[in-house]
Amino acid sequence: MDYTLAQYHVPEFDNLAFDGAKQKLVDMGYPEEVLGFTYDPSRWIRGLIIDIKRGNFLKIDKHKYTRVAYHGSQEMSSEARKALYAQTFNKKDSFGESFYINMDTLFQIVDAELYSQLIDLKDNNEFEFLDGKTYEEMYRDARACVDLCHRDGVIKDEVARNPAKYVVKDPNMVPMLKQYKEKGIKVFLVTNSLWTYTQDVMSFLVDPEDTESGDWTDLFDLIIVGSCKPAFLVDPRRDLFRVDKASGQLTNTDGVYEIAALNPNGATKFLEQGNVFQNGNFNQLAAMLDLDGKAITGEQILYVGDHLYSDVLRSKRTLGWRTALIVPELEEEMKTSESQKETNEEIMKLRKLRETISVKANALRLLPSNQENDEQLETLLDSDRKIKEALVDIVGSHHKAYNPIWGQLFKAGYEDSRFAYYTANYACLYMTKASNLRYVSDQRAFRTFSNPLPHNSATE
Ligand SMILES: Nc1nc2c(ncn2[C@@H]2O[C@H](COP(=O)(O)O)[C@@H](O)[C@H]2O)c(=O)[nH]1
Ligand SMILES: [Mg+2]
Repeated sequence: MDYTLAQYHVPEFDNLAFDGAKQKLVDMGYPEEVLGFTYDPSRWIRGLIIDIKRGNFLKIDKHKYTRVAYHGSQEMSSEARKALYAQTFNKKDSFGESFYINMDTLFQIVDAELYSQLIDLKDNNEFEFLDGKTYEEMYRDARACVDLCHRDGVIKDEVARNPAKYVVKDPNMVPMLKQYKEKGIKVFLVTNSLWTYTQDVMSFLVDPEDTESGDWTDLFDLIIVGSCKPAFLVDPRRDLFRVDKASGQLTNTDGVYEIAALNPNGATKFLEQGNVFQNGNFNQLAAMLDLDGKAITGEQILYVGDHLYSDVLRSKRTLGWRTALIVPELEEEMKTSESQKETNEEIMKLRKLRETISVKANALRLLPSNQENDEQLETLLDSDRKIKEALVDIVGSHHKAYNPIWGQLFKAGYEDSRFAYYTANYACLYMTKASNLRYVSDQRAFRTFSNPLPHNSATE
């Protein structure tokens, strides 16, 4: 649901966690100065890696090469960046260690902003309390405080009081859901939010007149709240509880066994007793979707989510589900790409020119050295140096047009970014909002067109 069906107004929504966490940090003993931090989400993009051991933020490409690195809010020199993160065969960090945190969801922008300002506060001041903290401990404290804001009502009570201030109403969402339901396609909601919050947000997004009964839950065949993804997608032992919609009370179920015992039409009978559940796992979901007594295979499920790891990578890799990733950032990214079209063409032209020079210089180097060849080679290398210098400026301003610090979401240097790599590998589709599916009939086929490899350009 969150950041998939429900988009949030930023910075209003993020400020709830940011301000709440600041207060909690001060309550833990952090300096009062923390309360003066202000939230600036424009400094962050998804897909970064946080090195919490050293207080560094990294943008890596698909080969795990670190292209941009910041310590707190300070850019690291290329020497420092390369010394820590450049590839050294067999010594390169894999970024799999526990002190590397992947920023795979928009919720983590708050963590990054808070942690970055804490690093600056520690580095630029002499606070005894902060001197006694490592960068890793500070990250863990900030994380714990943000986490608590998601659980103790700091965020959710406020959203419940004033949903219009925090949740974006999307006029296409209900028609999109109805379109599939009317076609006989089973529509399910699996969210990590608990029932009360799901109810608060969904009943704001769906007007009572949108459904015959006035109840938003009718838009779904089944709803699973408090699902604890990614565990829901990998752990088959998690029990399923039925949620009473009026009271929120939970009752035990026997899940797949109960459905089997109720057969024939076990799933239908099971859902007739109530279609809202908590916890559970992928097997129980498949059993409940099995409404016509036919086994459901992974590729018959299209799962739409916003969390690069928990929603998309895990469901694709573990269960072979079809996946769609929601990337709201794509809207701005595409607008910038449009306005940067000419700059991009200029960059490509200059890069091709450098390649042509390389080919010619290579041919000259293979010839016997004499004055004429050497002079030609020197002229070529001189042009190459000038083009390289021009490229540094153009590429720099191109990068900043997207995000002044991190550049494009989908690119790191000339390579695909880590974010692009995971999107391309694990998302069958990606889109700015889930409601874009309103324009996609259930019969629409999406085809892949292969990415060219270097040898393909030789035959083009
Ligand atoms: N306890 C925490 N909950 C968190 C945190 N970040 C997000 N969330 C909550 O997860 C769900 C997202 O649900 P889904 O619909 O996207 O599956 C939502 O309720 C968030 O508040 C966190 O750091 N700690
Ligand atoms: Mg989500």
